[in-house]
Amino acid sequence: MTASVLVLNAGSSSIKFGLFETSGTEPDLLCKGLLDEHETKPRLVARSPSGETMFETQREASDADGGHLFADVLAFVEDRFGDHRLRAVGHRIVHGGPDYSGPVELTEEVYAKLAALTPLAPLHQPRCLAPVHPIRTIKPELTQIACFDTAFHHTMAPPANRFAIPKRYEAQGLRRYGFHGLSFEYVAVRLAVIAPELAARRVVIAHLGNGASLCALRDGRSVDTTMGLTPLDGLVMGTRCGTIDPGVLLYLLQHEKMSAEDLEHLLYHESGLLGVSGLSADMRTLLASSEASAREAVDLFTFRAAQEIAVMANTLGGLDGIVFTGGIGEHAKEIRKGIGERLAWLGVRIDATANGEGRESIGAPDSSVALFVIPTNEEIMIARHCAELLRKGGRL
Ligand SMILES: Nc1ncnc2c1ncn2[C@@H]1O[C@H](COP(=O)(O)OP(=O)(O)O)[C@@H](O)[C@H]1O
Ligand SMILES: CC(=O)OP(=O)(O)O
Ligand SMILES: [Mg+2]
Repeated sequence: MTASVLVLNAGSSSIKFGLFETSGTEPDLLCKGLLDEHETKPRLVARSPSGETMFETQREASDADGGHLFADVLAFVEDRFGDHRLRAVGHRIVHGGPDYSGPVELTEEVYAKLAALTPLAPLHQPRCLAPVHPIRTIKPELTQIACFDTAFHHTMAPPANRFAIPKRYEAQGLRRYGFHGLSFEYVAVRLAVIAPELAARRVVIAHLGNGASLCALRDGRSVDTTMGLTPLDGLVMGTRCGTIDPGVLLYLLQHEKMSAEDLEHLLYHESGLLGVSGLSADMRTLLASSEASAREAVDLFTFRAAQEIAVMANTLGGLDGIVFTGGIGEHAKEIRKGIGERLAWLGVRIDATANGEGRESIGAPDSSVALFVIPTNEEIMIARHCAELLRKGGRL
């Protein structure tokens, strides 16, 4: 009987899952899917690696106590892949705090520590942790593993991970952690395969999705990133503001008499592309719109992304390559073009044909910065981490 690992990737706008065969050296995808709990009727879709629908179910909203869809996934996996023994469930956990620089078994003790980090990632942490207890109830013997978005950035050192506030707060853990680490790690590893010389130099990875951040890589390791203590900092995002003058927050608290909860809601759910455009958080909608406010939102997005890439280049002391990834980075040629044009002063030249066709390498021959598009794969990165941890413990 071969072994498998089920991966759950809970992001701000979706919960993706993947089932991987883990007997070989590299996890092999058996099926993938989506658990859509944002809809009024929660929906589960499972597809084969080539994209054919294998299973689909929709529940009445009144049914959705959070456990049902996970039960459905486990039942589907057992039914269709019963010949692969399920060894573990691997979870993408957005915040690992100061303690976790690599994957760990998700015991009750670990769960409690991670749940306590919820204020530092209120949009994500509860969604990441939601499947743990329902799965434990259905399959108490099944190993569950936490893989962290923050772990890849543990190589980040002062001053890059520091805030300019009194030192006592740093001792309490108030520092820059950074996120999207599973995506950055996957892309860094893939870059080392397709362009090994570049991967050893000064590279910025732009993960542009519903959440968006940059990672400055030197020798394949994170030395700086745009997100900080929380996934609110840095770039303009779907509904998050990114970097903002802290004076704005003081003004809203003191003069608009906003409560902390209202402020949290404003910054996480009502800002970013949605707030600026007043139309949508979805880049596709904005690019297709003829409204001036949609263009303004897109313009601010590319302006801030280019600005922050220059900041990352400063940390690196120069720039040899940029890699685009995430839903927007992989698919929106207009955004790549807009960012490239703003960075022309750094020697960035995008090849219009290669960019239009969404090729892997999109730099023009005269570009002094190599330019790549690499689709991310957080799920396989989680599967690799789980397989490694299980193997170390002699459980695979
Ligand atoms: N073809 C496309 N053109 C432009 N934007 C796209 C395209 N496909 C996806 N996107 C954008 O990608 C974003 C979602 O990114 P994704 O990485 O899938 O999200 P998440 O952060 O939830 O994982 C949305 O803003 C969506 O509009
Ligand atoms: C950390 C983060 O912002 O994740 P996502 O892009 O899934 O929202
Ligand atoms: Mg994501």
